[in-house]
Amino acid sequence: MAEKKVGGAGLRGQVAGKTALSTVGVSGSGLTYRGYDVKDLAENCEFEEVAYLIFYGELPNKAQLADYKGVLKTLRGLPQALKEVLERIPADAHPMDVMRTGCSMLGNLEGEESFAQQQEKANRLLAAFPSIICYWYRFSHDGVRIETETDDDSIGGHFLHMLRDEKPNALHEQVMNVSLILYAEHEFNASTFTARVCASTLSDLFSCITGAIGSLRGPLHGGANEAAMELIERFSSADEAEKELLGMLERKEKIMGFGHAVYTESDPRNAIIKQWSEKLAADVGDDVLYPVSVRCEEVMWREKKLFCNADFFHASAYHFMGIPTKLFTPIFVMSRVTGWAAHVFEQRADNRIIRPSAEYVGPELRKVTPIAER
Ligand SMILES: CC(=O)SCCNC(=O)CCNC(=O)[C@H](O)C(C)(C)COP(=O)(O)OP(=O)(O)OC[C@H]1O[C@@H](n2cnc3c(N)ncnc32)[C@H](O)[C@@H]1OP(=O)(O)O
Ligand SMILES: O=C([O-])CC(=O)C(=O)O
Repeated sequence: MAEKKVGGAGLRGQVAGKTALSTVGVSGSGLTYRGYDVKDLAENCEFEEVAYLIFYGELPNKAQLADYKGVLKTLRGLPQALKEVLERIPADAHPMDVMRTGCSMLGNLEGEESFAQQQEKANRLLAAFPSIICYWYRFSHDGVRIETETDDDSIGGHFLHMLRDEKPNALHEQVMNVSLILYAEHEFNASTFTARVCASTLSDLFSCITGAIGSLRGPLHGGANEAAMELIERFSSADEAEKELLGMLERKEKIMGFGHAVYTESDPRNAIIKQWSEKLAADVGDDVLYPVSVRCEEVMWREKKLFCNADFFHASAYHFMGIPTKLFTPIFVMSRVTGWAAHVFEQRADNRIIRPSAEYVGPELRKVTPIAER
């Protein structure tokens, strides 16, 4: 890829605050959460351990992890008023709008009355998001009111269980676990920055997270995993993918799931999720979608030196697990709520309202013409 333009549009490369949560692209490609390489975490931890690390600063020991998972399990139920709201959202609504409304409604019912409650409220959202999306999805698509208080050990397992009415197999639960780890935190990305700007006004956690969901929804950010799926499922072979992709590049179309605002050589999350996508492809006997994805990766690098970001191979991985495409970005929310909330806490701990300046490019000073004369 060409050198990143620093400054100017999109505030690229500008330092907009401090964080002890993560580093992105420090060596050109790395990602660390509180000093741990994301690869190390994805190989050796459960998502709940990583959530604990992000919130509390250190990895938990066995007893701390068991306690934390126990707490989260007790927070999976949804209040009746929230269920009623979810039941009124139509089946053709965008699931990210459901997440946004679900978060906002929970804020009305169980709002953050003081910052002393911030961790408790973050845990509540972490535990409730899978319930919110699955309750709405299953009611609006299958006409059933699901039980959200399951005894599943993990957040990923809880989500898959509610979605399909059966306990997931070990491979699927493990992939969910890895995926949630990869998406958990990413420094000052657009949605996290949204959350921090909101926090800087001393607003409540539910408002910060609701705003962040809105930012994540766009196809240039979290929405890219769905957009990538829509792209790859159009092709029936790797050769067809190559031909079509070359046409898209010639027409200067954006290819979702490629490129990054910070990384210049590769997104370290890609190699990890790609490996799992390959395993899942073998598991389901796929010989189209995975080879199509690999060819897209090769063509984009060869033609444009653009690499897959975290979203691209998530598309095929989720698809192989039978997850509906429209639920891809809500899974990102189920994970990133950890990073968002931790950034809100950081902002609050050392706050000054975020209020940059604009370069004025409008008309010179002028006089109002009375309305009758205009
Ligand atoms: C988890 C995440 O949120 S990861 C990001 C998910 N988003 C996507 O996958 C959407 C597709 N990708 C993009 O739109 C961009 O790469 C972004 C938004 C991620 C980063 O944007 P920027 O930092 O502005 O991109 P960057 O400065 O690297 O762009 C350089 C050039 O490559 C082009 N380019 C960048 N990404 C792509 C792409 N995916 N497809 C085609 N061209 C691209 C840009 O248009 C730009 O061309 P130009 O100089 O002729 O205008
Ligand atoms: O950092 C970014 O700009 C986008 C991203 O990859 C993320 O939020 O995970």
